Amino acid sequence: MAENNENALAGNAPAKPKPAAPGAAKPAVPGAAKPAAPVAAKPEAPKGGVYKPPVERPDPNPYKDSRCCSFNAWFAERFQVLVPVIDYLKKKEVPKHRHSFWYYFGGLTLFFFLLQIITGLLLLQYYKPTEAEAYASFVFIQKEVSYGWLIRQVHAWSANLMVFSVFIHMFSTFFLKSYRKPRELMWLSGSVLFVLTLGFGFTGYLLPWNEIAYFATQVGTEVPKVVPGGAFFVDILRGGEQVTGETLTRMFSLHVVLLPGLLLLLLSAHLLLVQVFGTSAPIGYKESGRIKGYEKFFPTFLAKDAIGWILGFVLIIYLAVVFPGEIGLKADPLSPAPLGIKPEWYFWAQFLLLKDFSFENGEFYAIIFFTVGAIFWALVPFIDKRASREEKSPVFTIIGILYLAALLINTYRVFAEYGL
Ligand code: HEM
Ligand code: HEM
Repeated sequence: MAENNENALAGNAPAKPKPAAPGAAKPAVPGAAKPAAPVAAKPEAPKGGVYKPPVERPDPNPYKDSRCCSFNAWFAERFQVLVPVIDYLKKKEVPKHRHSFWYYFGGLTLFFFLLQIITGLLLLQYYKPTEAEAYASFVFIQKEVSYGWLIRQVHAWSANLMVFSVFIHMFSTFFLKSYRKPRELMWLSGSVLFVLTLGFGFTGYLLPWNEIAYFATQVGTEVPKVVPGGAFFVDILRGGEQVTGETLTRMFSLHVVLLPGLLLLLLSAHLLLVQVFGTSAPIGYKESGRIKGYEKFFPTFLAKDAIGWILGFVLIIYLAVVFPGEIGLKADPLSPAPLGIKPEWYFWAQFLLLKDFSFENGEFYAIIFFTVGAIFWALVPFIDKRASREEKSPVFTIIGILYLAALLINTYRVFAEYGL
């Protein structure tokens, strides 16, 4: 297998400094002064004939006599526990080959998510999640708050780019077969991250409480009703029969509490696995000498990542300024739905699938068809046994091409019929 961190897995990882034996602490770094010698604990006199060994506790301040002068020594004294992690990151390497470009999209998705957190928290200062105030607060952010329009546009555009880049990340890791052993859990955690990202898009869409978002959510939340038990789920999501202010509050709490919590949890696991396994290389690349060398993760790969982030940020600012999203009319549940209601672009393929299955019980079969396809996709690492044996698996490449083609063609068909 062509992983860069075989060494780490094989035990060549930077030697962990042994934790100081309790009561006998050593300076963590050269240059730090020797800690004071611990006072030898006196053996207690046996009570009632039973000998109890003295409890050995670490010195609460092993560095009290330290006179360290360099920042590194100062830092290492205080964050001794992080020293092996930093050493590991310094040694971590990423393989270079002709597909290296695709390995920047995970980091880019992460960047857009961080931007979402920052702009989302700023929007929260003025946004009010109630039927009476949501639209007004949204217009207020756009028109009155200093740079409010920019923050809102950045949030909306970065949401689109986050979804776009997670699609690229998912398909590139699929085609490069990065999901193969031992990274199955990275793919599984990624699949949940993907669903959560789409959940963010869906719940955020209603928050401005404008006409288009209102009716799109009305249509979108109708869909699960066709499967058994679906109506119950829809009732909980909507907080009633229809999309109302109750739904808005629920979408809001999902958007700013539950989804961020879950995503952060899953993302931590995903990123931890990235560190544990390092970056993979396509099947057979190492054996056939197609790895053009290795570059240090820190700072080389990270610096290149940062260039991608800066380009992403420049693109967002450009889109926010040149193509600002419209405010639209306030949602009026009593008015008729405008023509051509459609969801956000990342749901177009599923939207068209429902339309294509327009025969009796068609929507039910469309959901079954879609769910089976999604479960198969999520379980690919366990099904594609050849890839896990480091053998090429063209059948799965073809399956990936079919999924991608269906997605692109259906998305294009909605665009051709409804426009943007
Ligand atoms: C912790 C992170 C986040 C917070 C606190 C947050 C907060 C908010 C708030 C307060 C709004 C309403 C203001 C408005 O409509 O402009 C909003 C809207 C929205 N959010 Fe988020 N958000 C977060 C993350 C995300 C993520 C990760 C996505 C998508 C991937 C996303 C997508 C959206 C969308 C599409 C809107 C509607 C934008 C519009 O049309 O103006 N948000 N968010
Ligand atoms: C919020 C969404 C996500 C974030 C922020 C994220 C972040 C990352 C990062 C930073 C990396 C390491 C760099 C790289 O290889 O690109 C990575 C690797 C990986 N991700 Fe994700 N990811 C996300 C979603 C997904 C999804 C949806 C999948 C697949 C279903 C996935 C599967 C993987 C795999 C298999 C790797 C290992 C790549 C390799 O070493 O070859 N991730 N992810």
